[in-house]
Amino acid sequence: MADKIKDAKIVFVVGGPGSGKGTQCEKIVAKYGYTHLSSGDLLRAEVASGSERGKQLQAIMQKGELVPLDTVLDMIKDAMIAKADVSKGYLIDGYPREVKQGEEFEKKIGAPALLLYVDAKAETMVQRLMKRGETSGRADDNEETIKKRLDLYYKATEPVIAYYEKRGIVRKVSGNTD
Ligand SMILES: Nc1nc2c(ncn2[C@@H]2O[C@H](COP(=O)(O)OP(=O)(O)OP(=O)(O)O)[C@@H](O)[C@H]2O)c(=O)[nH]1
Ligand SMILES: O=c1ccn([C@@H]2O[C@H](COP(=O)(O)OP(=O)(O)O)[C@@H](O)[C@H]2O)c(=O)[nH]1
Ligand SMILES: [Mg+2]
Repeated sequence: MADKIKDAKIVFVVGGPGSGKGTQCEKIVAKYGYTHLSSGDLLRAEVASGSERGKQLQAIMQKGELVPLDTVLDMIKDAMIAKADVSKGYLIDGYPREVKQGEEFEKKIGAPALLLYVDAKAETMVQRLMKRGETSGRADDNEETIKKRLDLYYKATEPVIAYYEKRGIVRKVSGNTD
């Protein structure tokens, strides 16, 4: 089954919480027709299903921590395979969160052609998420968890950008559309 996605074009989309990854991905989908897979959305779908695994995930996400690497990787892989026949390429949004996740993805699935780095100031990210929290219903859009997500982003995820920069495949885009 994994053969189906062996030669797929893969784009990682990385940026801080609320940087605008999802918003930028929607624009790319509208223009290029890639398949958009948000790791966070896949996890939230599992939470919404009410499964036992979903309950465990909910607790981790509510705290702004990272769920186990294999859980996310399996979900992304399944979602990629499900779309293999119709997909021109994949935007993997919000992944990898740490260098190890990227390495595992490459071992199990394949190498990314590009990493899109969605750049925004910390202040902008916090403001947007606080605003989104008024209506999103997301358990992690609150002041305390936003701070933790931001800290973890700078600690664990920024090194991912440096890692792929050495390979020359990073494209930085502004997370501002206005
Ligand atoms: N003013 C403004 N708001 C934006 C822009 N891009 C995104 N937003 C808002 O900022 C919030 C976060 O944007 P998302 O696209 O969900 O960001 P994300 O990086 O996917 O964030 P997570 O869902 O937390 O992963 C949303 O409420 C968007 O509507 C922008 O260019 N300008
Ligand atoms: O590969 C991933 C992607 C997401 N998450 C969890 O899902 C939450 C929400 O992720 P999302 O990408 O939706 O939002 P962001 O943190 O970028 O605002 C994160 O805080 C993590 O707890 C994770 O653990 N691993
Ligand atoms: Mg998102």
